Amino acid sequence: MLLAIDCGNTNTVFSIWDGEQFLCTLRTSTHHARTADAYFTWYSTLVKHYGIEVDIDEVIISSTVPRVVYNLRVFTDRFFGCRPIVVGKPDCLLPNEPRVDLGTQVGPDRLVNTAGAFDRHGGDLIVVDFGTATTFDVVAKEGAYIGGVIAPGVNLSLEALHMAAAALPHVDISNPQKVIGTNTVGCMQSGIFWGYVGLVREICTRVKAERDRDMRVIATGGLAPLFQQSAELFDVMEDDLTMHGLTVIHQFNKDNG
Ligand SMILES: Nc1ncnc2c1ncn2[C@@H]1O[C@H](COP(=O)(O)OP(=O)(O)OP(=O)(O)O)[C@@H](O)[C@H]1O
Ligand SMILES: CC(C)(CO)[C@@H](O)C(=O)NCCC(=O)O
Ligand SMILES: [K+]
Repeated sequence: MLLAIDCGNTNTVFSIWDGEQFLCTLRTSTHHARTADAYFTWYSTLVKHYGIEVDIDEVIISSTVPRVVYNLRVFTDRFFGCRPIVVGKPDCLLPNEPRVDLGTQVGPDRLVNTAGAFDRHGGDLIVVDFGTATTFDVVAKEGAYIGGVIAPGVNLSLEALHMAAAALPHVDISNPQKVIGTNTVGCMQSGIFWGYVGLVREICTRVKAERDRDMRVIATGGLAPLFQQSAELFDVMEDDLTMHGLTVIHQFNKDNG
C-alpha cells in the first residue's frame, strides 16, 4: 500500500492507497519539530479509529517545508521499513521536467499539481491552488510546468490586515453578495473576497494572452468552491488534485525507476 504525504506550510495531509483504490485521508498541522514517533502516534490512532487494515510498503513525500523531510524520512524508515520518494530530489523522476530559469527550485506542490492536472486533463492548463499561498501553475501542451504566479493566500491576507491594523479584528473568509460593506467585518470580507475574484480573473486572462491560446483553469484547495459559487472563475474544481498528482509521480517512478 502507498502512503502519499503532502506537507504544506499550514497543513500536512496523509492519504493511503491500495493500488488504485483510495482508502483514507488524515490531516494535521505542519510542525517542523514533530518527531517520527509523534507522526506514528497520530497516524496509528486515526487508522485504528477508522478500522482500516493498512500495510504500507511505499511512501512518496512532497514538502514545501524542507525541515520536515528529515523526520518524515525517519518515520518512513522506522515504521514501514522503506525509503520514500521525495518530490524535488534528484532521485525522483517527473513525467515532464519543469522549464524554468536555471537554479530555480519550483515548489514540489506545484510540480505535483502539474503532474496530477496533466494526467487528468492534458496540457495547456492553468492550475490554481488556494493554500497558504495562492499559486498559479502554467502547464504547457506537453505537460511541463513552465512558470506561474505566486500570490498571498486568502487566509494570510485576512490575517495580515488584522496583524497590521490595531482596529481590524480577526475575520474568517466568506463570500459577501454585496461589495459595499456596512460594518468593519463586511468591509474586510469584501476587500479580500472581491479582490481575490479580480486577482484570479486578471491573472488567468493575462496568462492566456501571454500564451496566445485558450487554456483550461483547474482549481484546487479548500477555498476553491467558495469562489466558484459567486463567480465562474474555473473550468474544473478538484479537491484531490495534489493527492492524485502524488500517485501519478509515484507510478511514473515505479515504471521508469
Ligand atoms: N469556507 C471556509 N472558510 C474558511 N476556511 C476554509 C473554508 N473551507 C476550507 N477552509 C480551509 O481551507 C484549508 C484548506 O487548505 P488547503 O489544504 O487547500 O491548504 P492549506 O492547508 O491552507 O495550505 P498548505 O497546503 O499550504 O498547507 C483548510 O485549512 C480549511 O480550514
Ligand atoms: C509557493 C508555495 C509556498 C506554495 O505552497 C510553494 O510552492 C513554494 O514554497 N514554492 C517555492 C518557490 C516556487 O515555487 O517558485
Ligand atoms: K495545498
